[in-house]
Amino acid sequence: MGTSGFSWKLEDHPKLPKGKTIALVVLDGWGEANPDKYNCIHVAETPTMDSLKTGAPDKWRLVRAHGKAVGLPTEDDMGNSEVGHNALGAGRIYAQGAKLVDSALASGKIYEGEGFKYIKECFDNGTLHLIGLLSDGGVHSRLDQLQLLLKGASENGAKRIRLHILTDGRDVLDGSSVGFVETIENDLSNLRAKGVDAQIASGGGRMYVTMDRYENDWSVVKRGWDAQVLGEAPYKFRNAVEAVKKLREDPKTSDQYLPPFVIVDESGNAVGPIVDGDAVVTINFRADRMVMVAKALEYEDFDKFDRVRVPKIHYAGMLQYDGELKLPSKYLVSPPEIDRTSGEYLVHNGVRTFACSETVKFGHVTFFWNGNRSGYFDASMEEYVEIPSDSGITFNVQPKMKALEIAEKARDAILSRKFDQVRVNLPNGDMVGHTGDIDATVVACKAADEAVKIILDAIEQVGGIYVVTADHGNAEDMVKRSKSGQPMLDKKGNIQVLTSHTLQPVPIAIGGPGLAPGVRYRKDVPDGGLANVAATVMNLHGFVAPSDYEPTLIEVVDN
Ligand SMILES: O=C(O)[C@@H](CO)OP(=O)(O)O
Ligand SMILES: [Mn+2]
Ligand SMILES: [Mn+2]
Repeated sequence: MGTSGFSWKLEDHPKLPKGKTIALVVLDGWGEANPDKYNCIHVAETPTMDSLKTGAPDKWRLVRAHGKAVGLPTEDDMGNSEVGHNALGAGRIYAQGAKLVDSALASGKIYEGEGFKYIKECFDNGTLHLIGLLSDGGVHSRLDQLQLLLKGASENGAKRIRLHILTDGRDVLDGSSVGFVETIENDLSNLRAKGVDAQIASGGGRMYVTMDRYENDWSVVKRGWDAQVLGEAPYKFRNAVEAVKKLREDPKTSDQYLPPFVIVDESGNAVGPIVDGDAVVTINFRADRMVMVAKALEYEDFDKFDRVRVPKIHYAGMLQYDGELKLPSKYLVSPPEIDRTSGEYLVHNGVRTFACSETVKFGHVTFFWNGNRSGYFDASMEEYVEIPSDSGITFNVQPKMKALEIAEKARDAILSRKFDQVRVNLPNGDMVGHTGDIDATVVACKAADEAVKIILDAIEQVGGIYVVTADHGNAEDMVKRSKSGQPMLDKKGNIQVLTSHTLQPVPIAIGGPGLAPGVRYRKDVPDGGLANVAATVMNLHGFVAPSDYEPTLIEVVDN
């Protein structure tokens, strides 16, 4: 860009002043839905969020947070944190991993790229291992993409394939793992009929095996390593359908938390440990929960746990998961090139930024916000604070999580006047919503609302501005519904609890004593989505957004 006259300098906004402290609050998993008893946000006492909605109608609105508005393939794709925070931070809509992988598979280009050529070098003498989330959730991976990759890899010469599956129950209904394993077993048996030695080698639940994030708990990744690489796990089965069914009964776990297991042959030997000369692909397109396992597979120097045996493999990610670390170095599909994010612009224009969340969402307001890039743009202008999350628990046990601590850090940052933008993610609605525990989710929503109040009070004290929004829905609907919106029951007559995100829009409220009197929402962006927020925030900092950003949501009228 340098040679084409590109400049980081943003133009001054013609009407809005600079120098106001802005609190930017993202309520994770906080959508807008009809009020009923499965809407935990409605059931919970949320006086602060309620007052934002009812107090200033021209400063509260809904924005789209799912499907095409955040770069996902279809309008049936629920929103998620990666695409949501990418859109919020980057101000533009990028075709996201899910869509890029779809295209690469459909055109066959995936098999012509460097990444595939690299793993293909192992096909003659080694095994191809595929590690990843087995569901059609579309947040981290998709079953149909795995099916196409299996077919394509075998057509391109893979003779021996081992799958290391992670069961879901978080982006899809709990219990659906059995059906997904049956489906993929059927595909593998078809491959075997064609002479490919293909089978499932290991498995485990996504929250307990492999898919930790932001270094919250390395033991999760270690459990996966032991099963996938070393072929060791506390549970051994002859086939994966039996494994999943049995482990759901005893030790009575959910799909998300299934313990690790390996598949063994008639002599009791693991059928697919990863050994020298093998190829490995992590099939998830989404970054956060693949970064840790990618480090374990790729880094020579690694001290997070004892890997015991480090096989010499050719490893590729479905995507490159971290653009700054270039991790992994080999990948099958190029990630979206998210550049010139609002964070980078604002730092270049003198906006001092503070960002904070607890571990499980820390990377959301930093890494995702900055276009899947780790680290600071300019350490002298930014401070990112991570509050350690509880680990080893499901969050319905501690539904308040660290909301209070996050709010207090934000309050202190605001009152210090050392920052122009104080950005937080409050995880409660989402993390507790994913447990499917409705009562706990109500407590979670109340805690998030209280945290918002603390931050808004601090903004009041410094004469600042607040922007309160969310990244996608979750807690506002906790039941699976029929097309007509009725709660659906299972065979026993119990409601089918929805642990996943939703397709709902999310609120965005602006206000505070520092907001110029004539600011209100425009009426001409009715379809506005999360990507419109970046330009809005740049305006509130006193700048005009770059011309290729999605339009601002606000206008300034003369009073
Ligand atoms: O926990 C996660 O990985 C996803 C759901 O799969 O949630 P979020 O997008 O809110 O991080
Ligand atoms: Mn989220
Ligand atoms: Mn979530």
